[in-house]
Amino acid sequence: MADEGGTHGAPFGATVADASDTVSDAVLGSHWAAISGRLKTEVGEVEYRTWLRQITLGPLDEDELVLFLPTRFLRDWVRGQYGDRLQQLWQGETGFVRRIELQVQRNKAVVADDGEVMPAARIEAVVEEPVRAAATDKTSDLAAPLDPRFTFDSFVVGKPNEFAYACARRVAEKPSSPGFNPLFLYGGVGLGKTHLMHAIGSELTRGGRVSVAYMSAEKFMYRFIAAIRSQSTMEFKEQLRSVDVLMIDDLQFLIGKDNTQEEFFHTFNALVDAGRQIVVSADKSPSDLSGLEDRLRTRLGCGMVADIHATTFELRISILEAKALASGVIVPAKVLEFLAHKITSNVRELEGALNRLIAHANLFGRPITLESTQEVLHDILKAHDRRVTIEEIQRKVAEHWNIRLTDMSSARRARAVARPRQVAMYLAKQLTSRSLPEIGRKFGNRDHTTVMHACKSIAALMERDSAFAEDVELMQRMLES
Ligand SMILES: Nc1ncnc2c1ncn2[C@@H]1O[C@H](COP(=O)(O)OP(=O)(O)OP(=O)(O)O)[C@@H](O)[C@H]1O
Repeated sequence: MADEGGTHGAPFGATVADASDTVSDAVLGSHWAAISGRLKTEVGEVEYRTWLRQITLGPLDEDELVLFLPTRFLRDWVRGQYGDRLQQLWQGETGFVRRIELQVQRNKAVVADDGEVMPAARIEAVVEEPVRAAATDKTSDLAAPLDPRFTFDSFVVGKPNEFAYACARRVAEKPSSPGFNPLFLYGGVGLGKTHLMHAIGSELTRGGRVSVAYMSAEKFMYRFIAAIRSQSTMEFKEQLRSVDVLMIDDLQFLIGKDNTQEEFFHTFNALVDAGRQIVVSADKSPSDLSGLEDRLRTRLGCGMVADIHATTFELRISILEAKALASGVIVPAKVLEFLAHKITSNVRELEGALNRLIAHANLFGRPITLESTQEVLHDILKAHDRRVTIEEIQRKVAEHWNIRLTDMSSARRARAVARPRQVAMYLAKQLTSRSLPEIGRKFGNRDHTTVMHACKSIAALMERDSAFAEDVELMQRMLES
């Protein structure tokens, strides 16, 4: 609360109704000062500052006291977490308050988390303002520019990313739809998270309909620190809270940065409560971002969480085809297949390799062949070549799923054995350039159709079962590193 000492009566615009004539504002204010002091001791400084400090006193109607909070979200949270305790404390402290009623009152002044008082008009603007027409210039010095190459059209869709793509499209078409706010995109390095965020931004800003602020979590932190230094935190907050869509990339950067996390959390709440859209990306799901504060992780997981899985061979081929076509240079299908087999780590590397090939072809005016590819990409291919052998895959998979290494080649068909064996076949196909018959031979002389069946079954299972998919992808990343 603003006035915890109680010397000025009820804090910030508190009004006490006349229903209880005998109890003055000053009396209520001093009771509240005592109660809020107790609460702070009980729940701790951080919790108190986050949730309870923004409570203001409302009217007392007979034995029911109204407490105001500035947003619906805060009201619901405080009611759920602290409602009973608040009532007990008021009952014990005063003897005349029997019940507590928590209500939203948005036009009160409250204290911002840096101690500044936010005037009623500002709160109104932050919390109530409907989605406005474009004000992109308003955010231009705050946000990073959007890359015009990263559009929905240039994003190649396949099984591993179709869900994330569909969610991104949905947000771009209808920001702040129930169930899609926040949109949380996560996945490994270089798989297209930034691309999708920029695509959402470009789509929404087209036609100047909506103001969008995109920035990395790192930039968010530096901006915040700079604002503290130059004593312009209110301006920073206002700028952020006036956008229609806020997108923060690589949120994992905020792990361990407690103050910035807290600031982000408040911004997040203010925007979502005001019906604005938040889009966040990270390398892990909210529940796995263990260094983030629980309350932030909880809120991040409240909307739509969409993962981008590691690429499959098919997706890599489609991406290469699309990028080769866009370059106008003819790249033979054999070369594309070769690259898709060899460079499995992420799209960024795949794209880099193709760009190098194309630049080389343009420079020397020679057609691209398999031989020239091996020559031009000599260093990249070497780095990828020595990576994984089928034996290594078998060993790691057997260890992980707790089966004997010999079962990779045995005839046992129990699911506990057959499933990991199929995973190993699938990974052998994904991570090595061995043919299906070659892989079959390494798995107890099995036929190539068995390997093909294993690859299909695992891909299908990964689609149905995201926990299983994550397990397999983790294994893939471990083998690749
Ligand atoms: N499905 C796709 N279709 C076309 N291009 C893609 C696709 N996925 C990724 N890319 C391209 O790969 C490159 C890396 O993608 P991006 O920067 O979006 O990855 P990221 O997931 O944000 O990675 P990081 O975790 O490093 O931030 C970009 O040039 C992007 O355009």
